[in-house]
Amino acid sequence: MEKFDLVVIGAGPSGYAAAMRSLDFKKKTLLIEKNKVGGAGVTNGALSSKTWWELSRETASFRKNLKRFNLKVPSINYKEIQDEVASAIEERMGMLEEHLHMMKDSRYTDLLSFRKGNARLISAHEIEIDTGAYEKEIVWAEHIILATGSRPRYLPELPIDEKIVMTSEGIENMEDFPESMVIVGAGVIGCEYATIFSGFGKTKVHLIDKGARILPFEDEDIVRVIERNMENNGVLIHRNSRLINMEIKHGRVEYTLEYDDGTKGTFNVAKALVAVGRTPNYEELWDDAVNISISKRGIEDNDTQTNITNIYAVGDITADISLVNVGELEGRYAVEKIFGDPKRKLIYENISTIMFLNPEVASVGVNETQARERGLDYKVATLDYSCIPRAIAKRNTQGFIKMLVTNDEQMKILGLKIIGNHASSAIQAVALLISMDKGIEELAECVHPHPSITEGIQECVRMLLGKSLFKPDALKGKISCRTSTGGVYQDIHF
Ligand SMILES: Cc1cc2nc3c(=O)[nH]c(=O)nc-3n(C[C@H](O)[C@H](O)[C@H](O)COP(=O)(O)OP(=O)(O)OC[C@H]3O[C@@H](n4cnc5c(N)ncnc54)[C@H](O)[C@@H]3O)c2cc1C
Ligand SMILES: NC(=O)c1ccc[n+]([C@@H]2O[C@H](COP(=O)([O-])OP(=O)(O)OC[C@H]3O[C@@H](n4cnc5c(N)ncnc54)[C@H](O)[C@@H]3O)[C@@H](O)[C@H]2O)c1
Repeated sequence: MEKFDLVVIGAGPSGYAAAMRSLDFKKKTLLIEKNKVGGAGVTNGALSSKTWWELSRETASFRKNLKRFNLKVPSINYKEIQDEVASAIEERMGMLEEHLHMMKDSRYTDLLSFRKGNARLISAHEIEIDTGAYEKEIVWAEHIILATGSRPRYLPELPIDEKIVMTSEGIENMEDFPESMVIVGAGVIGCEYATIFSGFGKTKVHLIDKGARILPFEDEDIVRVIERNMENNGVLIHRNSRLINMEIKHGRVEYTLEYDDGTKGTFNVAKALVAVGRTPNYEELWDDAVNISISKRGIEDNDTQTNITNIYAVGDITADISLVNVGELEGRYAVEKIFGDPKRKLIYENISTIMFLNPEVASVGVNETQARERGLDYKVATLDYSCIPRAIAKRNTQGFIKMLVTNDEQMKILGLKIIGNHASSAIQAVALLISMDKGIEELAECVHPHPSITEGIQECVRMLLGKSLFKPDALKGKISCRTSTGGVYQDIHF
């Protein structure tokens, strides 16, 4: 039986990162993947959906500026767009696979092995691999990392066939733009696909929301902008509605909603997308004898370690945040914990996220909704994009920056939120400050490039320090600087 220092199960972003980090410690490592290298980080997930989003955004922007080119609305070629997405997937997956392959001819040749197959723990140190060959292979590992990710959560009452009623696994395989589509679940995936399909301008999108507004975890002022843009783009948002029936009839989807006031409505559309969360992949991953503790949300790990001391869990299979950057962070950290001596526990406070909507929303740290849930008092500065020269030059000043700091002398950064063009490229400096547990002075003194969106962040900081270029008293509605105590705002006067 072949022996390894570390066996990693799953070659999505978390497992791939873990295996590569293990080589830095010169450990004999085996990476096992049953399907596609890159996992949901590449296919039917992060990269593929972001390629659709980029292409949709390009299309929408081109359509908006047709006058500039003296053009009438041209037709749009679905197959060409779908092929472009396929090329992006192939490019990234090819790169990850080639990198693995090239390892064989490098100084890592004796350290890294890769197997294509379904892995299962038959004891705390033995892994059985089903490669499709007549006999299953069994290997021995000193340490094991589970990185088997997640899959879309199914609602058993819905007729999901991945052709007419789809999840994120099937949505990218359609033959053409559907004339209409209902999306069940107004969370991140649902809202991103609503943005993508409404942006191409070929699909009437319906979005079903249990509550009064989409993106229930997000701040109200952010959601207002996103909802307004969606509705201006023709999206029908069913608010306060409960899906009580969905059927496939004559190749189309018929669904019935019950609203909070007891009324009902029935609708007919070409396709449906179900995006109601994800489920961790752990079924049949270990024999009963192994007995890893798990809850419905996933493995409840202790700083990546499971209740079995030599077995670790990282990425979407765990019960915390499901993101590519978090999975990679956890994968690398687990290896450092196994073979090294990390100086501190994993922290999640400075995780940056982007929601690919119209416009994009970038965040780091806590938002106001979370701050209030935690009973925190804070200072908050907001600045409209119309005050930022780069946004004016872009000819699109829709958006704003919002910075939350502690309500004390130190003014440590609690969180930053930017909604608008270039939002994602502007938050990194703040993420670093949060992880260093720093106050805001550093940002006030830094010389930012001009014109850039980050100048808006600097202006927020200067507002909080009472030395801004624009004064909140004079530009009401565009900028503000307030305290929030017990959920009540009060303007700060210097
Ligand atoms: C539509 C969509 C859009 C997303 N967009 C973003 C985004 O913009 N930004 C972001 O940060 N995140 C995004 N995510 C989330 C992100 O894709 C996941 O958080 C990330 O892929 C998790 O990585 P992972 O390695 O833990 O799991 P996965 O990517 O799910 O990989 C797990 C791998 O393990 C393999 N596997 C499972 N069981 C076994 C077994 N028994 N034996 C061998 N192999 C096995 C699977 O085949 C898979 O390849 C998105 C997800 C979706 C679905
Ligand atoms: N840009 C990004 O970073 C990005 C993009 C896509 C996905 N992701 C990751 O993937 C994860 C999964 O995304 P998701 O959108 O599936 O989950 P989610 O948790 O963001 O949203 C699920 C939504 O479905 C709703 N819902 C649940 N049950 C329902 C029901 N029976 N009927 C109607 N609505 C129902 C919930 O209220 C919620 O709004 C995210 O949490 C995120 O971590 C990240």
